[in-house]
Amino acid sequence: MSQKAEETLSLDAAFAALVALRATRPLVQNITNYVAMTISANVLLALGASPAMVHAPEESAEFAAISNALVVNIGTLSPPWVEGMRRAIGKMRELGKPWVLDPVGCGATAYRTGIAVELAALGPAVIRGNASEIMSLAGASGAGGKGVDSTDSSDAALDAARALARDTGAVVAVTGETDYVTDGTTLVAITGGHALMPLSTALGCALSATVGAFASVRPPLEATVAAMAVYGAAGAEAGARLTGPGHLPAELLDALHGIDAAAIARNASIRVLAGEAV
Ligand SMILES: Nc1ncnc2c1ncn2[C@@H]1O[C@H](COP(=O)(O)OP(=O)(O)OP(=O)(O)O)[C@@H](O)[C@H]1O
Ligand SMILES: Cc1ncsc1CCO
Ligand SMILES: [Mg+2]
Repeated sequence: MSQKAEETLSLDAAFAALVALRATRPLVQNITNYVAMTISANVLLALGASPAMVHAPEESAEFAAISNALVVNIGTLSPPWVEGMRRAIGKMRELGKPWVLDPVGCGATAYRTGIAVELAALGPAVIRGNASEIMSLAGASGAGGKGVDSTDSSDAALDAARALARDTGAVVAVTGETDYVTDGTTLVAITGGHALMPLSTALGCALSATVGAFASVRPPLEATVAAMAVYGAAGAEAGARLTGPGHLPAELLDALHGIDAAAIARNASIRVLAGEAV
């Protein structure tokens, strides 16, 4: 591993990125789904960012002009929402600001898959999805989950993640028991989280929102690894206090709000696997 990767893709770097995020309180515009809106906004507030859910085509580009990052999530898409996405993305591209794509349910229907493919070609800084979504978006034959839920492990999606990163120029994050982040060359594995997380809806969507916040203070690869580590550590801390999924969102918000360098080090790990076989 290069000295630079060791420094920037580390738990210490993740905490430093969180400190920068809290200091700048970035304005993160979300065009996200009905299910994910409240938990995404609360996760961003607990982290120290400022969320806004603004999707109408009449105002999405104007709002993008004042946002520090944009998160586009196709979970409950429909034509007017997609037009709002296109306009906001166009403004972020024009102004050179980062935007994140969450291709929720890619593979489930032709409409959803077509829009995910269209948006992925518009230069997202980061694409974050579960294993089935990333495999489908990368064009793996027969790929697709069960609606918005993954039926594949993140390990099974590694080739697809690397191919998608190379095709789109985006950093790709594929989440699951282990989270993987790649720019097509470097591959990073992040552990943390809790087995109950897939049983509480939209926690992946809220992680994509978290990636957006970090992308406003760090370059895409570093930002995405930091987001996975901080969120994973908070998820592990929260999970340790649970007896079931019911209180997970509340515990996660409390853990994110109070998280510090020691809690990140206790509850998450980052391994850079650049060029290594996995
Ligand atoms: N088995 C697991 N063990 C530990 N953490 C997990 C596990 N499965 C998922 N996670 C964590 O849950 C979070 C959300 O990832 P997941 O892959 O479930 O997203 P998703 O399927 O897109 O979710 P949603 O569509 O409901 O928003 C990530 O932080 C991930 O690390
Ligand atoms: C359950 C669900 N359905 C559409 S979006 C969403 C949130 C999790 O992806
Ligand atoms: Mg999802």
